[in-house]
Amino acid sequence: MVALNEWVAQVATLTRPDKIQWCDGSDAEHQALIAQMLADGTLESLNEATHPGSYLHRSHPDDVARVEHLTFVCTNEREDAGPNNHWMAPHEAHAKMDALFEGCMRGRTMYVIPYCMGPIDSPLARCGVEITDSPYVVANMRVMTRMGAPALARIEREGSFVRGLHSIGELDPERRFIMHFPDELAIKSFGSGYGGNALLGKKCHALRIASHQARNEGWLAEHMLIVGIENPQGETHYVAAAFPSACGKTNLAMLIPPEGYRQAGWKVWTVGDDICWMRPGADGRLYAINPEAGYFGVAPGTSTKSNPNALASIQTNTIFTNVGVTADNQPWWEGLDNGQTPVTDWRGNDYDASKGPAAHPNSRFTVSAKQCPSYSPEAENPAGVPISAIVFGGRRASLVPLVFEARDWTHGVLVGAAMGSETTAAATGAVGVMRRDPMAMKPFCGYNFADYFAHWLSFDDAGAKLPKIFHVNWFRKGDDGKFLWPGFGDNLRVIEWMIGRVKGEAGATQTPIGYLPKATDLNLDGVSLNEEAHAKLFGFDHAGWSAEFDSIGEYLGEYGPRMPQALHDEQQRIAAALKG
Ligand SMILES: Nc1nc2c(ncn2[C@@H]2O[C@H](COP(=O)(O)OP(=O)(O)OP(=O)(O)O)[C@@H](O)[C@H]2O)c(=O)[nH]1
Ligand SMILES: O=C([O-])CC(=O)C(=O)O
Ligand SMILES: [Mn+2]
Repeated sequence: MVALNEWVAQVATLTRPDKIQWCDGSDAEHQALIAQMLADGTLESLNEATHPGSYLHRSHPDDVARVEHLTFVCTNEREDAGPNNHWMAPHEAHAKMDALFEGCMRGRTMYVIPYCMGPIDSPLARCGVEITDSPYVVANMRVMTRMGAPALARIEREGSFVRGLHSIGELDPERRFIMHFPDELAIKSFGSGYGGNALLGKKCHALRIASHQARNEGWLAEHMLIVGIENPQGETHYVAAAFPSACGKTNLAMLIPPEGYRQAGWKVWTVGDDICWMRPGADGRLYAINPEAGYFGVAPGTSTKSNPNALASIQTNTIFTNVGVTADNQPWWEGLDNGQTPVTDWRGNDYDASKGPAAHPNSRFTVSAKQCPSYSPEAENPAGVPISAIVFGGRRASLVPLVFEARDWTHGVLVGAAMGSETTAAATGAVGVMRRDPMAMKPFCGYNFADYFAHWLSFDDAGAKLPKIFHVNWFRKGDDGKFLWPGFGDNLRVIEWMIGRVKGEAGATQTPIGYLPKATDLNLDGVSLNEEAHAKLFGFDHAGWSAEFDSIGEYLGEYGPRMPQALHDEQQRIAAALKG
């Protein structure tokens, strides 16, 4: 294909690699890359008896998370990127990046990775090509995307693809930028080898660039898990949920039903754990695919109690990044309940508890979705799965109850737009700081949030059969600073209530912020909650919400006249009801 070959040649002229390797995704290619990375220390082997085919990668200690302050959206007009993005004019950004890329691959191999986001035969799928000088990126892209020959064939057929150029450069935090050019379907990423900055199919393509494409083409690209909930009657409802980074998407996507539910015949099917592309089908419902083929999941906290499906998935053929290691060379992280202890920390030093955790808080595993015991066969369906409910949620230690339902689509869009959450280790910077993170897309929406909300509102047209919208908070804390809700498997109780609402069967009480269940509207058999937990998980704090709505009003105002009037109206209506 001329356009692709020309671009590859141009990049080679700029970056001066010693060698160019077109990746076909084959086993032989993969084995050769692994051998090379073991030889040069990029990967270390792990205990082959307990973790066959698995490896450890230790990244540079200053390169362990996404870098939101170095991530830019480069549109012609600053306003099109919006106050939610860092912006640079495209010509300036290209000049800056091309200067960094100049000669950066001397002495290295340049890998050309054709990939497809989504089932290869799906009309909802989109393709891209990533050029990188990192074999670690190649190995991860092979797990996270449909990479190689079939993707290249689709690219040749379609002609259009996202161009991602990546180099680890010198891994110098002072020479690190992640730039997006939505109008050119292009990405330039320099100076980081970390997942969200370097695996360009993921956040850069499937969220920032795709959100832009989705707006133009009438679909949605979202930071959402997709999970199928099968009830004892064999009926499956698909739920899509947006929680910010490290706030529980992987856990909810792989949920194991509590004891009583399992016995009754409830089953949970994982379609995706991080990204959801959806668009209206002929019947007016939203149909969703998971554009990814693997999981790049948070390791710490993954245990037989919290997420047995994830743990089962990562026993073989897994790349671990920045975890600790035990005496017999098994991967280890805080929260792992296998009776082992670490001897080496994520930096490769002798483990010393006084010097911090053995695994970095944002250490991750990379594994094929097919290794997950709950992997849904529908995840490969090119038509996607119909979505019954959309869930928004964040980490809110105070105010926000366990669950509530939006009155209608417009109210639901406001609920998403008003989302707040405490920051986590997934991005560099302070942890635990409450910020607005609309629809969990603050770091990922490739255009002005005001336009994004307008796009969301536009789905409510004649003939649409839209999902109901809910908000959850698994992270409400008591006066003792502990979580009040058991979470994890028990979250199915909340989902069951949502499905009951979708079917018009479950009860709720109307409040100014939406419909709240009473504790008796949920199945809480086997859960013990004290009085404080009951009050805070199911109660409604009138004065607290009134203050929250003033702050939401201020936040919407930051977007100026581009903010849809319908959201202002909705916010004002609720604020007035709360004051009344
Ligand atoms: N208290 C509580 N913690 C939870 C629950 N579900 C997940 N977590 C915690 O959330 C953190 C990680 O959540 P993940 O599911 O890996 O995060 P994610 O949303 O997939 O994140 P990204 O991959 O960064 O987008 C871990 O610390 C978990 O222990 C829950 O129901 N209750
Ligand atoms: O992008 C990453 O590196 C991991 C991720 O899912 C997130 O941060 O939301
Ligand atoms: Mn994510």
